[in-house]
Amino acid sequence: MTSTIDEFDSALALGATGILRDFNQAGLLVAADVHVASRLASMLAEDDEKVALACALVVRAVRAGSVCLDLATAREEVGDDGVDLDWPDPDEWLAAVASSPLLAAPQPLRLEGSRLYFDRYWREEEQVEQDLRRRSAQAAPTIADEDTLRAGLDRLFPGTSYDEQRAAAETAVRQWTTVLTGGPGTGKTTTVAGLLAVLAEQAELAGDRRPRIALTAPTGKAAARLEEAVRHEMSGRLSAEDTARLGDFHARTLHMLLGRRPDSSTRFRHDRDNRLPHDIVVVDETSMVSLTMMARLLEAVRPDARLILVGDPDQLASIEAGAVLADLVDGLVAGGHARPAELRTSHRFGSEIGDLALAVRADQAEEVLHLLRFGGDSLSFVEGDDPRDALRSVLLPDALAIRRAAEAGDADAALRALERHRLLCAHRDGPWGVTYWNRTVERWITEETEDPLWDTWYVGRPVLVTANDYGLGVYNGDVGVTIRRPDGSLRVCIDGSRGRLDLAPGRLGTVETLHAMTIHKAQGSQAAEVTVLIPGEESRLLTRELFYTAVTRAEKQIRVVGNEPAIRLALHRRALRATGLRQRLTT
Ligand SMILES: Nc1ncnc2c1ncn2[C@@H]1O[C@H](COP(=O)(O)OP(=O)(O)OP(=O)(O)O)[C@@H](O)[C@H]1O
Repeated sequence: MTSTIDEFDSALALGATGILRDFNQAGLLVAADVHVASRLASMLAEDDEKVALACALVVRAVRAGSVCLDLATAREEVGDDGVDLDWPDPDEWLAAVASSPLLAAPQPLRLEGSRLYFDRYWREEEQVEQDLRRRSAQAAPTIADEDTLRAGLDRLFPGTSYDEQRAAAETAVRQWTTVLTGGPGTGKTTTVAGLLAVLAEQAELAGDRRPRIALTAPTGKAAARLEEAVRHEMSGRLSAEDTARLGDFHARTLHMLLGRRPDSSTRFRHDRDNRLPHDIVVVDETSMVSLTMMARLLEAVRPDARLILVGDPDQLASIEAGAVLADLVDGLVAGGHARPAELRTSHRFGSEIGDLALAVRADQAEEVLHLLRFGGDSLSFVEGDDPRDALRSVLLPDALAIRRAAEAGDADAALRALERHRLLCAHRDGPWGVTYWNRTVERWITEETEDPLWDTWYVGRPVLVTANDYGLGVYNGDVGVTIRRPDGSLRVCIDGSRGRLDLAPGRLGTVETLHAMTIHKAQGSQAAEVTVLIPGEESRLLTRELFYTAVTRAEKQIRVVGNEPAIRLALHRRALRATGLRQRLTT
């Protein structure tokens, strides 16, 4: 094995020995996994290399978004990439870990059944479980008047087309914690708006003050969309009386709602000792919420406040560790802690995209391929090994339209052109990654305009903000365009979650060029037209959740670029994360 080792490979831990070295050289562990495990083992005088291996594999699991490693199934989960490795016998392995000093005070590792955790995630999972159990153990919320409730539900969700939403709203009225799930266009926002009106009416009947409502989402973009959608529903469907009962509100990111603290990025102003004042907390895009954020939210929400977690559990999970929404959907219901509130029927016009999303979700490969090839004008499939020509005719006109508007200083037109279309990639780097496509589009612009685009900031450069800057008021997920002012200077117009901002390029810290973006970063946002590049079969990111998330970013048109075998593989392969929350809530 050692003869093919590249000693300059930064993933190699050169000091590693024994079983850790074998796993590292086989590519199953990177250097950081080995170093963390070796250091912990030496600090706590653990000399059993099986335990160090388990620890390194937990580091690896957390890197990939899992919360823990199940020792009983680790071998199947991790796979061996065809290399013959000396995997410990599961029973012996578990026994060695269970008696390890790594599990004694100060307990860097925790064992729960056969699941091995770092202490932090174990405690967060335990806290989420306990807080949810406490919420569900309370007496159900009181209904001020059953007849008015029935009349309110019928008024806000009239007729058979609202049956599903009426039932979901009624379920939510009768419990403290609700997970409201549904795919794109299934009426989640409509349900939330109606539910809030029903709850406000009940509060009025009970003689309570108007309920304080928090609307929140993990990103600024998703929060802005939620606010816009709820306002739209209120102005379109709710009576003046219902709207007046709700009062005014603004959606905020979870970080803003909980109140960031200058001294900590994981602790907030609102916590168990300083609860949020709200009576109703609605969280949209809950699939993007990590275990850590869910722990912080649950400790901050008052036990007698309603918590409505809205999302689509078939989407990719949070970038950070955990798969909280999927765990809650199963765990809360199976454990008898909450009744399900699921919406299944899509109400959006142009249901071709909805049909495709359903077929992707159900792993119906023939249907997916049929829809992509013959499904109608909103769907298209670009097959073949080299999509550059096909994509040039899609991407370049938009890039040039953005540039023309930006040259003319017309920020509105430039931002409109930017919102029309998104190119989504699975990977950041590599042949079909974001970096490649950003450069390719820039090269095409140069070919058309003869402008070499040497500067980082050029007229018409579209950007994606990738970190919150509270001072500037720009948030992760905000997008903008570089505009030329009449005096020749460049400004970046950001379509921020809190309105339009006009900033000097140098003031913006972490931004990326946005001719293309990753599917992960596109979560929580949509565009009229979406082109998604499905990576080759060798890509480890290729999963059903990735494909589904990409498809559901499109409002009117989706173009899938890839080949049939990769699509079939994507449909079969799940982005499974090891977590224990579902089991904890169930048992
Ligand atoms: N029962 C219904 N009958 C007819 N139209 C409906 C119904 N419910 C919702 N709609 C309409 O369907 C569209 C999608 O609804 P809504 O925005 O509530 O869905 P959503 O699940 O929140 O969507 P998203 O995918 O954006 O999260 C809206 O135009 C809404 O007005």
